[in-house]
Amino acid sequence: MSEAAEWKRQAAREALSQVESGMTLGIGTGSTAEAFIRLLAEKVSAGLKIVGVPTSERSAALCRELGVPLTTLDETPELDLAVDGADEADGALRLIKGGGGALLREKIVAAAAGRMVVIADEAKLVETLGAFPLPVEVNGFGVTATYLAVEKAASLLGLTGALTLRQEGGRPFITDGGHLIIDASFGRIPDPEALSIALHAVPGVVEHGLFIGLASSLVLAGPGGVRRLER
Ligand SMILES: O=C[C@H](O)[C@H](O)[C@H](O)COP(=O)(O)O
Repeated sequence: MSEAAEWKRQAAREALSQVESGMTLGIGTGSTAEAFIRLLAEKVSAGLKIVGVPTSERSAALCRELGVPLTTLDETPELDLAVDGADEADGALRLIKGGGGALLREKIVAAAAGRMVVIADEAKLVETLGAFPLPVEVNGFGVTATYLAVEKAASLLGLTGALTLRQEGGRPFITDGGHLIIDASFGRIPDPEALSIALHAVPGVVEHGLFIGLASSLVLAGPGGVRRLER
């Protein structure tokens, strides 16, 4: 196992220590969330009683394969805990998510959870968000108009940079919700709250990857061990 994979596992193990029998869980997406699902499945087969709401078809498939019991957010609209990865996090526990395209369901699930624990390797902690391109999920209708409106909304905040329609296999990437993703390389985002409001005001934007006020705890693993930041 690579060092990075081992750190993801360590962060996942720390998050798992917060899971108790009887809990309802939001289950994240991505390679770090996958490490969590694998450890969770071991505990479930050893008798842990939980039920999870997956944040993507990909995580749902892995949970089914490993025997992690699932429900839907409609059946269980209030969750005890959500555990998920992140593409970037700052010291105020603001995040960029959506590198894997799951940001919409991830945000809905995080908002429905009493607590959100974010698991990541140390390299994801940044001073200022934005080195990672911000995923913006958009409706397919009028995507060029939405693209221009996103560009304008960002430029009014002094943010410029390339906006690219995410591709996969030579075609536009389609999210689990049937939408498209524009990856916005703004560089440093000094005021994520203002950008969040500006993007939500653009018709055609379904959701964006800035997670603000959602993470309660950030578990970071790296060469120096595992540590937690709390909000
Ligand atoms: O859409 C994907 C999610 O937001 C992931 O949690 C995020 O991209 C981090 O993924 P990873 O753990 O693979 O770095």
